[in-house]
Amino acid sequence: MSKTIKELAALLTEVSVVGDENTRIQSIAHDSRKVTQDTLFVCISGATVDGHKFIAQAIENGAVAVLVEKDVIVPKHITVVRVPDVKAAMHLVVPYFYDYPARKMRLVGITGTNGKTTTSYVLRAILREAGYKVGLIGTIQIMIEDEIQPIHNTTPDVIDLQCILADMAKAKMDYVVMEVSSHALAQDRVIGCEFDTAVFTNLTQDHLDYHKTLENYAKAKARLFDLVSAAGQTKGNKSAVINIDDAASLVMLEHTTCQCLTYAIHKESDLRASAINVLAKGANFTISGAFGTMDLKLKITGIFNVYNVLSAVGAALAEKIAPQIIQATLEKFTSVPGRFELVDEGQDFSVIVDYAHTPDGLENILHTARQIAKKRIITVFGCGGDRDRTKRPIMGRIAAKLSDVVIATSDNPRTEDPEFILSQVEAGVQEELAGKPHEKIIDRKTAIFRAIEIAQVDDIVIIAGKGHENYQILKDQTIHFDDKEVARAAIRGKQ
Ligand SMILES: CC(=O)N[C@H]1[C@@H](OP(=O)(O)OP(=O)(O)OC[C@H]2O[C@@H](n3ccc(=O)[nH]c3=O)[C@H](O)[C@@H]2O)O[C@H](CO)[C@@H](O)[C@@H]1O[C@H](C)C(=O)N[C@@H](C)C(=O)N[C@H](CCC(=O)O)C(=O)O
Ligand SMILES: Nc1ncnc2c1ncn2[C@@H]1O[C@H](COP(=O)(O)OP(=O)(O)OP(=O)(O)O)[C@@H](O)[C@H]1O
Ligand SMILES: N[C@H](CCC[C@H](N)C(=O)O)C(=O)O
Ligand SMILES: [Mg+2]
Repeated sequence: MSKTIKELAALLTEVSVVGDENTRIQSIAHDSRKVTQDTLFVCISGATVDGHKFIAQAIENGAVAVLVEKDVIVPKHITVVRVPDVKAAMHLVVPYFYDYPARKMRLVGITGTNGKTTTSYVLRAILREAGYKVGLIGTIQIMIEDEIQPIHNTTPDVIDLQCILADMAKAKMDYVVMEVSSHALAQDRVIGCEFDTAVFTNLTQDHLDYHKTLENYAKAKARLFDLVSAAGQTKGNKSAVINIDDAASLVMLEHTTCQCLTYAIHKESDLRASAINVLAKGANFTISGAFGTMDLKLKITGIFNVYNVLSAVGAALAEKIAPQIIQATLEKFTSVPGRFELVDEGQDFSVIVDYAHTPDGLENILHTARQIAKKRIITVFGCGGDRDRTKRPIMGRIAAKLSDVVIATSDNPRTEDPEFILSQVEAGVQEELAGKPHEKIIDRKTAIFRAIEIAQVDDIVIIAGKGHENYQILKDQTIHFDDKEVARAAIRGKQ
């Protein structure tokens, strides 16, 4: 990939170029730390810092041109592209630079508070079973078929996203399945993406620190449905797949003008699950729709996973995958890393690691645990720092109400004081505890060891909040931390 500044500037209306227009750039970056030789450095005035301040570092790392919206002083050999709005310019320039990779593959976007990662893994499995080459972008990692790359946000920023899509197009992916977070939609990270199928899982409380109200949060998610419905796109057959059991589906439907496939358990819908039987290690149910019916014996459990499977089936049907292929895949599908994942060292109690980090997520897994529990539920959980504080007491109440023993601990405290986060969680725990055993242990490893120490035959230990994460973000450092690893060590130590 390589373009001249002249080619890029031609895309912009209000632009002035000072310096050599024929300067050729090999990459684009908005983070000075990621700049390499012959890069165009894009200066973004961010919420925390101003990218224009990092021009010197960018030049030191190899930048040959800068895209700016302010006066800057640079050495003579650097080309300065000045525009009124850098973000708007970046949105035009970046997809062009990467040759609009999203037009070369079918793109499925999944949005919703919970269930995006799970749905994306199930859909990836179905599409692969159908013989397609599939790329995946989401919370856990990026995958180009089986090749894994790390990821920093659930949905990468515009530059990283277009770059990875270009790699996927080059590797001849037929499909890209991606999680589309509300932050990404609000920040236009998915500009340049032409979605073919868009999925809505659900909307419950999270991220109020960022969106302020649930209404704004819903509106951000609804942008995905504007995007999939947008006219004048290069590929045909656009669909929206929407969970109409969720009240916010009304907002998504308002923004949908393309073909729409609804799914639900409780309401009349295009795809409906019935005869649901939740078991300890799976779930049996029937899906009915225009295609006929599908009797399923799943290896993943919980009503929430019935919803996730419905959304993946909806997307697969929208993409015209045969029902027989869908059914064959679903019956083989075993798990998503860190989602209701059993840690089995042969102990006589169950240990489940799960990524529940929202009130609804926690409630769902604890209800599921209750449906299959023979004895007590011991819950270890916490809440992340620098994230929606209002969810902390709510999660505390849910944990106390639905567990027999609660051990409140730290999640990723980030820049916040772990004691303070825990005190906000505790406020909720105390309201619902009703005399049940409860401990507050700041250190997550000690908390997990404690839960496993007190577990008795047939109890279920739920370790919630961090799922697949293999790190813990503390004030001054990020350390290696893996709930499953710690749980395994605790179980072995007890045996
Ligand atoms: C609140 C939020 O979403 N912030 C995002 C936003 O940051 P920002 O506008 O504040 O940028 P900034 O930090 O002020 O930096 C301004 C500019 O200076 C540049 N810079 C900065 C430092 C430096 O040394 N050199 C340099 O060039 C930065 O690259 C940037 O271009 O733009 C940045 C670049 O795109 C993002 O990395 C950053 O995500 C931060 C890291 C984040 O934690 N976001 C979370 C909340 C998030 O996005 N989460 C969702 C998932 C949510 C879910 O589904 O549950 C996600 O998609 O991951
Ligand atoms: N459909 C669902 N409804 C409610 N809760 C769910 C659902 N699916 C999963 N969960 C719960 O939410 C957790 C996160 O699930 P998943 O990773 O699939 O969601 P996500 O939307 O990708 O989350 P993130 O916003 O972090 O990317 C799970 O571990 C489980 O506890
Ligand atoms: N995508 C979510 C992940 C939260 C995971 C939890 N472990 C935490 O750190 O709060 C977020 O960024 O809010
Ligand atoms: Mg996710």
